[in-house]
Amino acid sequence: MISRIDLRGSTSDPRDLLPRAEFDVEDALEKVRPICEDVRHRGVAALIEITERFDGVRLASTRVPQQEITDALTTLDPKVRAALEETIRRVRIVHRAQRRTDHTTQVVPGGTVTERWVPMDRVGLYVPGGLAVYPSSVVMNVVPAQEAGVAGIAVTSPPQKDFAGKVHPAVLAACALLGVTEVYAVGGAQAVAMFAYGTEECAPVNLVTGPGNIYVAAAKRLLKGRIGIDAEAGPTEILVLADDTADAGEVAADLISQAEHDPMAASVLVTDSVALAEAVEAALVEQVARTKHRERVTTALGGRQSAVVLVDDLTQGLAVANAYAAEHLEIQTRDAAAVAARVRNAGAVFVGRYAPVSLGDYAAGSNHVLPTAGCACHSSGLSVQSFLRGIHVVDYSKQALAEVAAHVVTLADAEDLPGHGDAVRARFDWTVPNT
Ligand SMILES: NC(=O)c1ccc[n+]([C@@H]2O[C@H](COP(=O)([O-])OP(=O)(O)OC[C@H]3O[C@@H](n4cnc5c(N)ncnc54)[C@H](O)[C@@H]3O)[C@@H](O)[C@H]2O)c1
Ligand SMILES: N[C@H](CO)Cc1c[nH]c[nH+]1
Ligand SMILES: [Zn+2]
Repeated sequence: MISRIDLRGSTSDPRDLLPRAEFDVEDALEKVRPICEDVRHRGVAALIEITERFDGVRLASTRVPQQEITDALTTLDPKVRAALEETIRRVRIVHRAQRRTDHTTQVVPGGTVTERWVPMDRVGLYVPGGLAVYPSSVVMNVVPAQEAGVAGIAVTSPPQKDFAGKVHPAVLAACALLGVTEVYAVGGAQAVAMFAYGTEECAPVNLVTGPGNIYVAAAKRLLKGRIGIDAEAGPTEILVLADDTADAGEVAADLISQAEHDPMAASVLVTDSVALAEAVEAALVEQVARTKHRERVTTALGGRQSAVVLVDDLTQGLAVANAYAAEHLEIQTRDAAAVAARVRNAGAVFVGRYAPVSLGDYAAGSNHVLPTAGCACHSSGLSVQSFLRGIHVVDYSKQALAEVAAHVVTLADAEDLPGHGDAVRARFDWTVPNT
């Protein structure tokens, strides 16, 4: 069911030995390029055709009518509504604390640099909806954008064949709860292209955020530059670092919880305990047999991207976890908080047995839109910061400029850019000497 990799005694770079998917974002780029080009040139007509091909739905319009959004909230199961409201409350608390304040530094008397934090004007938020439905991802995208102060928020999600070709009502209801009124029924790479290039029905955006499958992640990589993106939040990953104190049944359940997202999801256990490895393997067999999404869980666990990895000790285990840079890293060891403090690379870290990834997926208050495929070594999860730009505002008096003018001229000359120096000298009747 799940393969084993034995790294005990290995001195090689763990990056060369760790499990990763056979088909990655780089491979998917060639598949999504023609889709994005088609949307760029033919707009809504292309979206309608591509949606019919990949989602089996013939759209009349890509924009979801306001009435449909309002109706979705009216018919939402009250228990789901209460759970969503609690998630929104917790996620808002955490993200409100991430707000930035402008800061002015006086460099010299009369010379200041202010860092102003300015929200994006208009953003496009992707909410996945191929194999599962993700009202929780509406919350994880929208709340940080709102807390950042973004004025123009558009959401898109794939139309559902089983729901009369409409966006899933729970996704629409989550939009309604958050006051989002601009929603599109488009998924996949074509949705990212719609946001990037704009169409007759959707104005282009400055930034696209949100999780999605490999095609969504590839389109974000392809169109980055034209639009800003958050991290590449592709097929889900979990790495559990565990010792002999971990509960095998709980570890197996956590590995399955993320494998059920996608046949391409990755579930990895890293442990220094052979007994735990064997117990988790046995628990997986038993639990997979009764899990609802058995087929895709089995594919995910059996794929090249998933494995049980044996290490000599926790120090090697941490080296492996840091090299892998998992989207989700669970620490199920003695003194888990101390081990967690040594983690350098992960999208989010979950400490001890009472912080399973599922908690973070829905209701910890943390964000579940996180970097995958090793991107956690250079990127962060979605946050208020993702929706802001820091702008330096430089304000110097004549005296303050005069004090540093000679240095500016010297450096300009050293770079053989004397026009730069002249721009300063001109302000002082050319009295500042060249160097
Ligand atoms: N990293 C994160 O933060 C995070 C969070 C939540 C979910 N996820 C991931 O999001 C993904 C959701 O995937 P999903 O498939 O359920 O929904 P999705 O919305 O990401 O993708 C569905 C869309 O993919 C397109 N598509 C399907 N097959 C295609 C093909 N062969 N070529 C081109 N396009 C195709 C379709 O147009 C469809 O609308 C999962 O991989 C899950 O693990 C990641
Ligand atoms: N585990 C996903 C992040 O990779 C988020 C999610 C949403 N719903 C359930 N899980
Ligand atoms: Zn999940």
